[in-house]
Amino acid sequence: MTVTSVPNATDGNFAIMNARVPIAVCDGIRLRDADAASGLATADLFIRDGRLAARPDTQEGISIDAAGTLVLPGFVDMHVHLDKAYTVHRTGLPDGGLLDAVRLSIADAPNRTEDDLRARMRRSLQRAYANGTVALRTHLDTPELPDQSPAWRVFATLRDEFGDMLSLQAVALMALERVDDADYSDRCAQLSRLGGVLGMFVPPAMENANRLDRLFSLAAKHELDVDFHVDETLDPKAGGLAMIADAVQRTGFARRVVVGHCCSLSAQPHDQAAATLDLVAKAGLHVVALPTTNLFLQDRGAGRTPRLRGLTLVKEMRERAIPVSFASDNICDPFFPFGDFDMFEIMRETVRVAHLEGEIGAWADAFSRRPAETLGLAGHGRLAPGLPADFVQFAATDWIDLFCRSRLARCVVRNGRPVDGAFLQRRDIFTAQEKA
Ligand SMILES: Nc1ccnc(=O)[nH]1
Repeated sequence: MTVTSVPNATDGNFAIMNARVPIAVCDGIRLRDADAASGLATADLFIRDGRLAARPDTQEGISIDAAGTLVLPGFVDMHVHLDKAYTVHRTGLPDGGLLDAVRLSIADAPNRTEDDLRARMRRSLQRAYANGTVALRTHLDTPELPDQSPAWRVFATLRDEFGDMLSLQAVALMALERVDDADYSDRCAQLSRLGGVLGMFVPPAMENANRLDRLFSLAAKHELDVDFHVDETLDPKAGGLAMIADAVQRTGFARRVVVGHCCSLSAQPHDQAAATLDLVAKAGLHVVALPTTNLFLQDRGAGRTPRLRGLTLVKEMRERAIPVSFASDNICDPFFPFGDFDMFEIMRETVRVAHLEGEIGAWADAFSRRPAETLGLAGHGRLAPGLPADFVQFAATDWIDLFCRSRLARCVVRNGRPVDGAFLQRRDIFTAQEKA
């Protein structure tokens, strides 16, 4: 495919005409030819000094004809595990599900020296950036005090190194039993100084109301948001999610609470799941669904075909206005041995697994705007005048076209400049379609 370079398009005064954009991720951009069924509209994107602008500059600028190609805002990947990424070659694959992966991961932990972590975490961030992600939240296993954690030390240096490229947040992931430790309050204090988020892995069917109460009271005292791994199991008895929602209401915890996975909902009778979802909505929890890891780890067993897929009840959540995002989770590690920190891949998989094909326009925010709001990053995840011109242009003109071809050209644009290659223009798109 020929990619045409656009002379002077980086001079900071130009326009991308006739882009097709999801209405759900646009604010203050003039839209035309809006289509309610697809949730798409046509827009001209004006770029000045690396930012989106409401109007073209008065001077004559360069204009690029996007010819109806899709433009999505830069992706926000709100749940990954940078400290484990690219370890699967040394850990091997799990025979069983989640707890088997945890076992392999713990066995590999002594290999995670600072040099090892730095190399793998940097590679991860480079892939995320190249694929069009603008912000990312990572969990970091933190069995020790955060001040003594090599992963946190490496994270701090990489946050500086990638400062202009990626907005980064980190969560100290620890098991729920840690709450009983005498140094738990110190842990929270250190984490707060590091600007981190309190993470909790609630092992399947190990939820405990007293521990949750203590967790929320200390999180409130140390001004920490909380981000859970919960009910990552098909055991219908796992009810950690409902217990978290109850604990938030009981303790009056007012800071942001994210719940990840929530797979057991998919195995519960309708009324039980619906009652939990009502509680989740009332407690104001934010959900992140992680379909690729669930496909890999749920209903997994040697020599048998998986029957159940573990995706949480995202449509029923949305019906209740619960904020739902999707994210990458594990990449090339024993929890998921594939992946490329590519939120477009997550979008493509999710549309298929969750049957979103008839309502993609309504869900388009779940990979950018929604997670940005959940992470408190209002400057990301939208196309709006005044925000950095961070977006991804695809050589496709509607949703079906976008998700049909696995070899699909994209142009990642940051601060108005293509990161690699050039903007896709009419001739690129039609050449690609004819060849396909
Ligand atoms: N799904 C996961 C659970 C716990 N730790 C991970 O890295 N991933």
